[in-house]
Formats: sequence, structure tokens, C-alpha cells
Amino acid sequence: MTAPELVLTPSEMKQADLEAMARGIPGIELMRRAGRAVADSAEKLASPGSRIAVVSGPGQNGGDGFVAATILAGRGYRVSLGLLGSLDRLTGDAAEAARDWTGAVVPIEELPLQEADLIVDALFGTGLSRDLDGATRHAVDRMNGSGRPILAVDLPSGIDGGTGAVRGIAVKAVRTVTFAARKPCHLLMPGRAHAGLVEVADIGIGRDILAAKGGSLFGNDPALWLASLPRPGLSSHKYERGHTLVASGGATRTGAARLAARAALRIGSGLVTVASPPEALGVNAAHLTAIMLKGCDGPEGLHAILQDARFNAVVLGPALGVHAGTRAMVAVAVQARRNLVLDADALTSFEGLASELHGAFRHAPTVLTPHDGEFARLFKGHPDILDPESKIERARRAAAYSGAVVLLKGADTVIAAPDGRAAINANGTPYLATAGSGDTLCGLIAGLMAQDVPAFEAACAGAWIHGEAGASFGPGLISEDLAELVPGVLRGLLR
Ligand SMILES: NC(=O)C1=CN([C@@H]2O[C@H](COP(=O)(O)OP(=O)(O)OC[C@H]3O[C@@H](n4cnc5c(N)ncnc54)[C@H](O)[C@@H]3O)[C@@H](O)[C@H]2O)[C@H](O)CC1
Ligand SMILES: [K+]
Repeated sequence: MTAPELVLTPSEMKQADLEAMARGIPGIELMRRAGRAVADSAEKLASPGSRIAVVSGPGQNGGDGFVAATILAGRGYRVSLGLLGSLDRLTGDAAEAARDWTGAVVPIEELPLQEADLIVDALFGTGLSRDLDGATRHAVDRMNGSGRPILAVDLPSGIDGGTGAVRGIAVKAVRTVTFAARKPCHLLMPGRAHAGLVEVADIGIGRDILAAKGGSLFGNDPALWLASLPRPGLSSHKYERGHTLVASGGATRTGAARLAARAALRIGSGLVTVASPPEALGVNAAHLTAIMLKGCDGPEGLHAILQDARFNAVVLGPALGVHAGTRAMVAVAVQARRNLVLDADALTSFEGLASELHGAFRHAPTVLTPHDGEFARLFKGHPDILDPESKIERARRAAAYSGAVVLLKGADTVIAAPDGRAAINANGTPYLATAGSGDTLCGLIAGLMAQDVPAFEAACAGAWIHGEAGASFGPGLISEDLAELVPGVLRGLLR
């Protein structure tokens, strides 16, 4: 089975580089391998003999550019090279790489970008330390404005390697070659959109080194959780596959709970029940078949239902209403120590009251699934959680604070566990931004937890399966479709 994808932050990557050097690979050798990988990638984008403009910066990223330029010129390309700053300011491996380049070195502004068939962006990599301005800003502006395809070295210049943010301005690449492992910026937005197709080149830094220096951040793919997915055996019984309870809103707000319930059933929860306020029983009954229905009058009703230990996973939030009653239902579920997924109104009901949730979820597996707005409302007054530039850090801090797994939604959903593990989800499709999509997601997660999948793995698997289901449908997707697409995704996974 393939190992989960390790994602390393720029500082972890630096440590991994140093460790590889300490174990005997000289820095210049790492740079030569990096530059060769860039040259190989450039060959896929530029036909033999065509014109390639290499834009090199003042650090090691620029050094990779010199290596690539030398190799590409040797392979018969017409290579021109522009440097930010002067040759005599280059240091270390970059200075050595520059010595191998026998062609002309011109100031960046003199590079004939418009005439290039391909631009290689080796301006800044993981060492970017401030916003681009003046000459660097102008250089990126010219690259992007040239209309020529850009191949980025390690990451698109101007993108922050750790957060994916644009620092003033950033290169828009068609392809990026990175080294040893993806960095957060290749998965997080807007960096992911700037990077184009990302290729990870092996430059000889072993997985043991990457795992030792990184090891807590992952790309969310099946390798991370496939082994935890339930596979019913021949003698399996529906009662062994868990029983998910989803709380419904009032008579005019019942659809969200049914979407979550349907998703929980499709992902394999043996039984699913919608817990409905008395006045909404009729409308819920008219729409449910395999899913069961139970009257549930507020927190007391929920308390009574949860006396039955077979209800082992609970979803609270979708269209439940923003008020103290919802907070009380959350308290009941927490007290009952069930697998719990909290979304939407269950989160917004705690607007500015996050301190009531401090450590609250330590005692039972819990997943919170806020989007950015819900996250900001929930943690209002907690700058330590809201202010970090990195979405990964925000999710991690919220998880550590609450004791729950936090799934912070978006095109770049981040899932963080209280123990520090985090994963970035990058599949899916913009068509998932549709009413009820989040309700389906929390049903998937709860349905997995009902089958004893641990909270972090359930949240990661739920996000990925949701993304795959959406992507398999594409245009015209509505949330009613999502649960029905889950079997196809599961078939692919459990083959
Ligand atoms: N990961 C690996 O195994 C390898 C990576 N390599 C490449 O090395 C770079 C990182 O190199 P580093 O020298 O640390 O940083 P940069 O080249 O990105 O830039 C540092 C350089 O730029 C100056 N600077 C930073 N921000 C700005 C700014 N906004 N404006 C102007 N100047 C700025 C800073 O002062 C430095 O001078 C990595 O990305 C890979 O491409 C190695 O080749 C080995 C293998
Ligand atoms: K770059």
C-alpha cells in the first residue's frame, strides 16, 4: 500500500536539505539534481531548439535556474538568462552553479520575454521573506504579462511557500517543479491556482529524512485513511455498522438534515434516524424511506433518545436554528460522549462563546466542520486562533483549543487534529459550492464515525469522497446528487 503524502513547510524542507547534506549529499549535488529536473520538465513544454528565457533570483532558487539554463543550452535550446542583482552577489551553491553557465547574464528587464517560447521562473522559492515591490514586482508583472507559458522552479515566485498567499504579486505558472515533497503552497489557495500542474522531483532526499523533519502534515489522499475504511464482512449485521442520528430543523427547515442522513446511509452507516421536532414529523415522514424517523423535542428529547446506546454517532447543526436551544443540544450530545459532528447552526450558536467549548470535545471523537465565516464567528475574540496567516495553523489551533478535529472548509479544506496532525484536501470541484453540500459532507463524516472510523480519518475520508463525488458529476451538480455518487467513489476505493 502506498504511504501517505508528506507535505513539508519551507523550514522543515530546509532542515531536510541540511540532513541530506549531513548524510553525504553535497548541496551543489542537490542543486544540480533540482536543476536537471527543471530542465527535464522544460523539455515537456518547449519543442527542441526553441527559445527559453530563465529568470534567476539572488538565492538558491536562482541557482537552480542557472543549472537548468546550462543543461537546456547543452540540449540545443536557445537559452537567455536574466539575473536579479549582480553575479558577484551570488553565494554558496548558487555562485558555483552560475560559474558553470557560459552564456551571457543580462539584467532581468533586458530579457526578451515576449520572444520566449517558455519562461523559467527561478526568481524566488522557499526563501521569499517579504512582499515583492519595485524591480521584483515589475519583473513578475512582465512575466505574467508576456502571455508566454511559465515553468516555476519549486514554487511560483511571489507565493509564500508556507501559506500559499500572494505576497504583493505572484507568477502565474502553467507548471511547477518542486523538490522532494510538495509544500503547503502547492495545495493551499491561491498558491495552488498559481502553480499549475505540480510535479515533485526526487532529488535523493529519502522519505526517512522527510518524515523525521516533517511528518505531521499530509496531502489528503486515500493512502492516509484507506486502511481505516470499513469493509463489511460476510456475517456483518446492520447493527454492527452503527446508527447515526441527525437532528432536523423545524417544519420549513428539514431538508438539510435529510441530506446529511442520506449521506450517512450511503457511506455505510447500518441505520440512520432523523430526530425531528414534533411539528416537522409530517414533512420528514413524507420524504423518508430507508431512513428512520423519531420525534425529538429539543435538548430533553435528544437526551431521552441518547439513553439508547445504539445511537453511536450524532449530527447537529444543519438548519437546526441559531439559539440557546441548539447550544443545549450540543451540551447533551457532548455529555453523552457520542461520536459527534457539529456544523452550521451548531457552530454559529456559539458565536463569541468559544470559551464554553474550551476542551469540551476531549472525551469523545468530535469533528467541527466550519467554513471561514462560521470559524470567524465561533472564535471571535480569539486572535491567537483567528490571526495566523496560515490556514493550517488556524485549524490546528482551533483543534488544540477545543479538543475536536477541525475541518476548515474551502477550495483548500484543511483538516486538523488536536494531536497536531493536519491534512490539506485539494480534490473536488467549484461545483461543490452549492446549497446543502456541507450538510452532505457532515453526514458522510458521521456515517464513517458510526462505523468506528476515528475522527481524523473520518473527516479526511469524508472530505475526499465528497470532493471525488462532486468532481465525477461536474456541471449541474446539486446536493441531492452527492450521496447517490458515493457508491461509485467507494467502488473505486474498495476494489
Ligand atoms: N528543497 C531542496 O531540497 C532544494 C532546494 N533548493 C532551492 O533553494 C531554494 C531556496 O533557496 P533560498 O536561497 O533559501 O531562497 P530563495 O532563492 O527563495 O530566495 C532567497 C533570496 O531572495 C531574497 N529575497 C527574499 N524575498 C525577497 C523579496 N521580496 N524581494 C527581494 N529579495 C528577496 C533573500 O534575501 C535571498 O537573497 C528552494 O526554493 C529551491 O529552489 C536547492 O537548489 C537545493 C535543493
Ligand atoms: K520560483
